[in-house]
Order: sequence, then structure tokens, then C-alpha cells
Amino acid sequence: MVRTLTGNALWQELGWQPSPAQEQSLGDLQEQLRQWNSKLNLTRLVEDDDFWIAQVFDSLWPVVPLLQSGAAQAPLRLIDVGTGGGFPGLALAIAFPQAQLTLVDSVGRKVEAVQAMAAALGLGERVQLRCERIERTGQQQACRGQFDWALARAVASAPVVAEYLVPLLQPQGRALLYRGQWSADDQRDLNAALIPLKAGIDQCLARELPSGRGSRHALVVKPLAPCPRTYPRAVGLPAKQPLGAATCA
Ligand SMILES: C[S@@+](CC[C@H](N)C(=O)[O-])C[C@H]1O[C@@H](n2cnc3c(N)ncnc32)[C@H](O)[C@@H]1O
Repeated sequence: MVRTLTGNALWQELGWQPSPAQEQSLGDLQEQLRQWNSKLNLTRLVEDDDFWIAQVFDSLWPVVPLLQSGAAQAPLRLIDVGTGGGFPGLALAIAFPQAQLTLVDSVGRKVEAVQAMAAALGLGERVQLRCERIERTGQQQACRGQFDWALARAVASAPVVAEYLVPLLQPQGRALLYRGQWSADDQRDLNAALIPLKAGIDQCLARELPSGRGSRHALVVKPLAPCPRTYPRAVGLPAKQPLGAATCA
């Protein structure tokens, strides 16, 4: 895949201009990904538009309003659930230079690779990796109710991801669910899952990725009251019995 949208044109399309140091860090991240991908099969999205649009742009577009608002300079606490090869977490760590990030994945070799990438990029002090199931993270005092933003891309269906993310939010925090296509049925299912979590949809963002890379949606979810302690449920249950789904008698 040849990169068709380059440098300034890419950032203009995104609506956010990284500093030269941030642009360099994003290039270094691509190089890290190349190196680690030759050892582990982390992602197929490493070169050209696959990296700059399907990884970097796709990670950053929903947070452009935040980046434009000056929040990029605030000491936010962010958590990326199911970070896999490090997205969107590492791209956000570069875009938000004052933020503390927690990146969670249950696969040890991915966590080790992302930890090594973060260290090589000089992000080691601000990026903490946790190798565990998010159902456990959400019940731990150090993480539950602690984050300004909890986000997940390509991890599970929206109702399942909602159960992973909402318990991690501080009262003014927001969850960000990265989605591809989004329908009225999806919205209904997410709304049903949010009722027991005592949360609601705040915004539904949408945009087309450049170079015909497809439609994207991002659901911003806010807590309406403290999340009941029963959530997230035990490991595996959120995916097996998604909240809000009709159950057979
Ligand atoms: C398809 S990958 C997506 C990775 C990355 N977020 C991205 O967009 O490229 C999904 C990742 O979520 C992780 N994952 C899925 N369910 C999880 C859970 N309950 N707890 C922790 N990690 C989970 C998997 O191990 C996998 O690395």
C-alpha cells in the first residue's frame, strides 16, 4: 500500500498539527512496530497508509476536539483497554504529552512488546502496561473510578466494551468506544447495556477516514451515577452474557 496522504496534508485533514518532536515520535513508533512485528505478529497495519491512516489517524480523530481545546496540556489519566500492538494508546501518549496512560492487554507477549516500544520512545515514565483481563482491572482499587478517559478500539461489541470501560471512570470521566459502522440497532443495544452500568451516551461522533479507508464512529459515554460494584462481572461473563441482551427464559 503506497502512502497517498503525506505530512501536512494528513494533519490538515485530521485538524491537528503535531509538533516536529511529536511527528518524529510517530515515525519512531512506526519503526518500533516494524522491528517488533518481525518477531511477533502484532499487526498487519505497519506501512504507508496502513500506518498513518488506519493506525495513527484512526486513533486520533475522535480526540481532535480535546487536542484543540488545550486539554493536551492537562495531566489527564487515560486507559486503553485491549491495546494489542499499542493502539490507540501509544499514539495518544505522543499526542497528549502531559497524560499518564495505562495500557491493558491479557496477552503477555503483546504487553512485553508494547512496554519495550514505549521505553524506546521515551514514554516509559508516562505509560504503564498491565498484563491482565480487564474484568480484573476494573475491580482493582488502583484503577476503578480513576480515569478521565477509558477507551477501546476493536476489542469486543459495544455492550461488552461498555462493561469494561465504565467502571474505570472517575465521576466526570468519559469512555470512548471506537467503532466502524454504527446503526440504530447498535445504538439501542448500547443504550440497553448502559442502564445497569448507570451511564448514558453523551455523543456519537462520525467521520470518513481519508483515502477511502471507510467510515468510523466513536461513542462518548458518561457516568450518570456511581457504577454498581458488581460490574465488571467475572472474567468472561461480559462477553458471554452481554448486558442488555434479551435472555431466554
Ligand atoms: C483485535 S485486538 C485490537 C488491538 C488494538 N486495540 C487495535 O485497535 O489495534 C484486541 C485486543 O484486545 C485484547 N483483549 C480482548 N479482550 C480482553 C480482555 N477482556 N481483557 C484484556 N484484553 C483483552 C486481546 O488480547 C487483543 O490484543
